[in-house]
Amino acid sequence: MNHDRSHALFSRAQQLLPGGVNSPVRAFKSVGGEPFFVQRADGPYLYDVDGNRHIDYVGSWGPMIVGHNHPAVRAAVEKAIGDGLSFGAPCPAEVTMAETITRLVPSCEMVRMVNSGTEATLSAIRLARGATGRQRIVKFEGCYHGHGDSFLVKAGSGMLTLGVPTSPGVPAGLSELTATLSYNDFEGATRLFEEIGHEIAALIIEPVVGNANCIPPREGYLQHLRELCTKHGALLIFDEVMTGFRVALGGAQAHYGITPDLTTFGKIIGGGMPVGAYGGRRELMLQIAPAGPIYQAGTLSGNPVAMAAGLAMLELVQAPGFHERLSEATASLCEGLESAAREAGVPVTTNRVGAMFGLFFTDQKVETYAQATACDIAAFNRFFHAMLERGVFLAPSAYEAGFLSSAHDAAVIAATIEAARGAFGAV
Ligand SMILES: Cc1ncc(COP(=O)(O)O)c(CN[C@@H](CN)CCC(=O)O)c1O
Repeated sequence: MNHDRSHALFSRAQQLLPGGVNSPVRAFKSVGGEPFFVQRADGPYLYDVDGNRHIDYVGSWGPMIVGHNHPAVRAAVEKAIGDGLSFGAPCPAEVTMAETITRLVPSCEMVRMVNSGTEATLSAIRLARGATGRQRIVKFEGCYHGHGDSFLVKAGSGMLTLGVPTSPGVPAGLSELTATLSYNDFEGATRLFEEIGHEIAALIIEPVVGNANCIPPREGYLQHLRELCTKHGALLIFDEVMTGFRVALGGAQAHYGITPDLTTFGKIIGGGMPVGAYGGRRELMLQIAPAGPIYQAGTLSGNPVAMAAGLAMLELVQAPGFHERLSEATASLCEGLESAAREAGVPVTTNRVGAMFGLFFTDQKVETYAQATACDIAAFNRFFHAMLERGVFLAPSAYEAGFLSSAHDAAVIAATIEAARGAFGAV
């Protein structure tokens, strides 16, 4: 594949943008090499500036669940643009979006629109702290909730797993308020709540981990966390920025039958435009300004063009059988990849929930972050480039999930598996 134009663009970009990108994972740092620059996207494909076509399993990191450039989404955006780009005043589409989210996710009696998943999660924990009068939050190793200071934390030493910053610029005093647990560890969660449960404002979790590759919850784990939060008066926050409207129409909470106190959203509800949201029980959400004292705001929150894109996509995902078909296609892809790996004698396992999946270079079923980090990352990186050369774009990191769309039809999946047969041979 020729990448001359991408290379030239990346050279220019690196002079003006830190790392040459506007979000770190796009820079290919963990897989090596240079990113390609996209000219346009359509259906399951990205077309780069050198004319190469890529079958896309990143899907803009989750939003593009109906494929790129879907005619219905494009038409809705084109119509909205005709009425203006931003009003700085309420518009009907914001009400329709709130009605749609609260109808599809009944645990959300009220919602607030924001502009990214990060804004949604940092607003949700501010609400939890304000509503409970408590300061500590609990997160999980390997879960990512955006770049808010309270989340850029890892377990420190010491019994209470109190946090230390993972990034310069994050105050140690704030990090200490974030405790970190191991995902799928029942006893660890019980122990922490027995020790400091009365101080915990909220526990925030990706109900299906999508930021340490794809790791589903063990049977009963989410229910265990629900019971611990209820018992100790902490709020349970499901970060469904990635899983929302993807693993099921009602998100992971519908798929697993768990009712969180607050939920955060992003990605799909924007239809590819910058949108996030958080929502939950009425008595909690009524504490958000201007209804209540907990402040949160945003110039472009509820932007009419973004609402139009999101509403068009949410309409499409409500088609009868949409998620069932996507889950079947994801199963077909994962089974094909495992079969191709076996033929090549490469130890590989996959995880999947709905239309998100993960590929692990190991012979073990991966259920924990520690198991994910013990996989053969170098083998993944070689596989990533071998697939890229064969026209398949996987997430450029062994610690990211993959995403299918309704545009990935049987022929596209068959082509992916065929490419994998060759790529596993190159691992
Ligand atoms: C579960 C979850 N919660 C919050 C976020 C943050 O959303 P944004 O601020 O990037 O819109 C994300 C963002 N996901 C990453 C992909 N691992 C976005 C890709 C990127 O950072 O460029 C998320 O997955």
